[in-house]
Amino acid sequence: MPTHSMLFRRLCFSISKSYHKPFFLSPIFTNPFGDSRSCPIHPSNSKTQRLGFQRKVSVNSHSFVSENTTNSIMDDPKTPTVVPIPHPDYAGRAEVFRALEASLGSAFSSQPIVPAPNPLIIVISGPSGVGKDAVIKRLREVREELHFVVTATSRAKRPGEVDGKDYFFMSKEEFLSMIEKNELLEYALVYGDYKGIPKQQIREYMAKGCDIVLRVDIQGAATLRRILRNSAVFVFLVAESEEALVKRLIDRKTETTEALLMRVASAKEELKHLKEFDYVVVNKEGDLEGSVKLLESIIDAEKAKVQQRIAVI
Ligand SMILES: Nc1ncnc2c1ncn2[C@@H]1O[C@H](COP(=O)(O)OP(=O)(O)OP(=O)(O)O)[C@@H](O)[C@H]1O
Repeated sequence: MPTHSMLFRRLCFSISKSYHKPFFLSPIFTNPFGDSRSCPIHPSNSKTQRLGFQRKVSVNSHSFVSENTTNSIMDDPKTPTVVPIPHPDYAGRAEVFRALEASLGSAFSSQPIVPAPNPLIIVISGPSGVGKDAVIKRLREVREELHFVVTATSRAKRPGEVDGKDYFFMSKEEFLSMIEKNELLEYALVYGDYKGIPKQQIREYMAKGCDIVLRVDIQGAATLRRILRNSAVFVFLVAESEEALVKRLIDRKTETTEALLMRVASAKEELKHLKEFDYVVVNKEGDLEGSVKLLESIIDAEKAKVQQRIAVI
């Protein structure tokens, strides 16, 4: 098992050996293991030694003394030039930069160290009335670069709805033809009307490098999980309590009493699916902003992952 100081010696040796030229140590390049006696900057078989060019290096004292005992290697055209590295206190950044490049014998690349993150698919789901639309509406405002998938539906357009914005409206025959051609990522028959996610739209935006947001009900999320597995990120939106959820639905005043009862009953069942998701966001009463912030943090964290999700639609 090599000790730290042995490893440091090896590192110094390999640097000076691989570039076949004397290596001036910067005062900042000190032995991190505090072993000043053991760093063979100039191994005995090096060209410098053979030419009698000896440099006394005192790493810890930060003094660097060069002594040319015979002819300078600068005089030998075949010998690479010695590149002293000036200390940043006494030289400009560009000069130190160039000296470092020259000492290493290679240029520093300006290419990004890490490639751009993969486009992400974010599936947002949760019980009816929890605030999916409200959260997505706000997210759309703060994250314009995200693409929010427009669902295709066979239901008739309601007053005020815009084709291509609220939904892609189409006839039942057209929808069935899309199913036939396998053009939908997921679809469902909801109260006699079809609703589905067109694959082409996702492909198109992912090809542009966009992240994709899908809003689906719990059954839709379960289907997408089976299809996409871990290639997408699944976020479950919940209210802080059942009570808060029910009050929110009542206050929305969009449901008949029967529909309200049905939604409340299924919400209880739907909460059991929480464990199938990657993240949970508690959309607290009066704190829509906090929910959106957390959602943004989830997206940012996913984009920073070393092992990126790779979604193929
Ligand atoms: N954090 C919050 N605090 C207070 N009210 C909220 C909050 N989030 C959403 N709401 C309100 O709750 C109601 C239900 O929200 P929304 O319609 O977005 O739910 P949803 O999950 O999309 O429902 P559905 O699945 O039935 O379409 C709306 O009136 C909305 O304005």
